[in-house]
Amino acid sequence: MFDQCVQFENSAIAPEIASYLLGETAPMVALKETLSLLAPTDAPVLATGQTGAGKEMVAQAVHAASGRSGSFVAVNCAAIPAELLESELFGHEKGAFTGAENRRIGRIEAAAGGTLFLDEIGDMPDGLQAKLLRVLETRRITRLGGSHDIEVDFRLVTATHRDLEVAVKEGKFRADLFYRINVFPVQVPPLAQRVGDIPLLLEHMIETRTARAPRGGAPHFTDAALAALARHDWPGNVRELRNTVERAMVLFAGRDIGAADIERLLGVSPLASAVEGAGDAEAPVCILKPGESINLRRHLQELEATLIQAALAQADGRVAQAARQLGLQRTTLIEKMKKLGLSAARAKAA
Ligand SMILES: Nc1ncnc2c1ncn2[C@@H]1O[C@H](COP(=O)(O)OP(=O)(O)OP(=O)(O)O)[C@@H](O)[C@H]1O
Repeated sequence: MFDQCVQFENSAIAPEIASYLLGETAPMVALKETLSLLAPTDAPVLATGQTGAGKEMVAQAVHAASGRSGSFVAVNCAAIPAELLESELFGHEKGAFTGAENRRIGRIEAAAGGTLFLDEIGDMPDGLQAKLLRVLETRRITRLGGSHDIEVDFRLVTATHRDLEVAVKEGKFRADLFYRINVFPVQVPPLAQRVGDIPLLLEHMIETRTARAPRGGAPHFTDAALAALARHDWPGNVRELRNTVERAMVLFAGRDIGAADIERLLGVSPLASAVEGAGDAEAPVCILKPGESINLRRHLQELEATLIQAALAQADGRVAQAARQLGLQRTTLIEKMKKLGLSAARAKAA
């Protein structure tokens, strides 16, 4: 499809793309080569793929390799209530509506000179789809309550786990907007199709987590454990792998992990497994070896820190969203973060 293959010092993969997206299997190499070609252009990119496969990582990688000096601005269209999404995207003038006490710059304007990433674009309400289409055609926006147009230059990357062609056929997504955003469709392969990348991803995840929580040492995945990981179907993709590593770091710190341990680690919340397993013929994940003593208070604190870090990372450092996922008040989460010395910014970078 791409005849003029740009070479990046012996490789067709741009260094920024390589640093964001780990993976050496054929589907990942093909994806990274395609992204390296399209990143420096202005063309819109539509990333599709299963949840947790790495669509947002693709968007960040495209931005990093685009040479654009502005910001990377991400908006999850499914996470923001429909009635707030318009003002979030377009911003508003003072007094535009009840409660609009100050002028607010919207996310589209904030992405000027950079990249606007619209995640879950398939969930965008119909009226807003029409407004977005107009912005893409005119490259201009009007803040809510505003009287003049503002020119905006941004690169658009969108993502969805839905089949937008089906959504168009069913009348749930505007055909004209679909053709506008679908200039460069890229499919992020599910982890089950690239299990050969698991050891590399594991190594990277353990390395970054060990720097943060060095107590107890890193767990060691045996060959049998790696084989068991390769057999799993990974419905939650790389995110599920990351969560599995988070659990392993706490529950198997400094220990070997075998195939049987993997079966227990996968898809089970560490808290649920510890409780469900108590007094059961099935041993809980957190097994005490005979004669071994642990500091329960410290273990629980580490588990708490790990889960909070995981929620913050998934919420891209947004404390309110992480608090919702953990079933905590925002203020309670902030207090816990202070006590445990955790930072939202660091979780975002992890
Ligand atoms: N190729 C990769 N290399 C390293 N880390 C990755 C890779 N792909 C995904 N990840 C990590 O996996 C997690 C999920 O990735 P991401 O948020 O990009 O997925 P997504 O497809 O956008 O998910 P969703 O559809 O739920 O929004 C993130 O922590 C991300 O850092």
